[in-house]
Amino acid sequence: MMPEDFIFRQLFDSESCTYTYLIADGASGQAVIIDPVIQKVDRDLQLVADLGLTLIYAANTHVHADHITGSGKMKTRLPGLKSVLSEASGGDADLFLNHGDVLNVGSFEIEVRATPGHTNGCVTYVVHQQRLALTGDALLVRGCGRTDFQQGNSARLYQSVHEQIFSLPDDFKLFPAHDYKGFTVTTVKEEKTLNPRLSKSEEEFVAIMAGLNLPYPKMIDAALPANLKCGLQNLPEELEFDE
Ligand SMILES: N[C@@H](CCC(=O)N[C@@H](CSS)C(=O)NCC(=O)O)C(=O)O
Ligand SMILES: [Fe+2]
Repeated sequence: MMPEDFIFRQLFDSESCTYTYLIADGASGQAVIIDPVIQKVDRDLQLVADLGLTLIYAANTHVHADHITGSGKMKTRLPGLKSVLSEASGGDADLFLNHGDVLNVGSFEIEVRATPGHTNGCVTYVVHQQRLALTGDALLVRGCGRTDFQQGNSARLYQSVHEQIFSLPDDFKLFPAHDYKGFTVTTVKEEKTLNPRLSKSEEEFVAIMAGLNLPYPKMIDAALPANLKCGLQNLPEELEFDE
């Protein structure tokens, strides 16, 4: 694939501080959206239409606890669109992923790497041809996902990041699923050296994570049951829609 055929858009939801990514092969028009937010479905599908793309996959990096996925709502708008989630996540999807699987979108490949620890089912999507990876909540810019719910496990997260993300070449760009500080992108080298949690030893990391004491996400009670059903069931009244 020629570089000019690669389309990449980073979209933001300021309510949940979630990044959604649209990745497409401009030559074939095939596209995948990763971690869409239900309140932003109109915006995202308008962009897909404006760019003349055909969305074939709506994928999530994990079952989110802080917002409801837009993948189910998108499926009701676009017949043929397939929802995608890791098998280990335990949620519903049309296509289940395992470590080492490859998603083909036009002429580019997205490698799936299991990166559990924030949740059991977290995956990182790697586009080797473009030297980038989408890390979900496993790795945030200068941070990482919390490990205090959804089968979170700090030692497991540390090993996932070191073995599956920090093993990528130093110049690979890393794009997270959330940012709370104004960052948009980082690199493997930056995070290996500057991440205040993950640049430490595993023992220090586990101690840091045990001391975070973060408040629970305000949407968690609604988000988890809805996201296990692809954002199509158990929706709070204000987010219900006609299927
Ligand atoms: N205040 C937010 C929730 C913030 C939060 O807990 N974020 C998660 C990612 S979403 S599961 C996280 O892992 N944060 C790590 C950190 O160090 O902040 C809300 O109420 O929604
Ligand atoms: Fe999360």
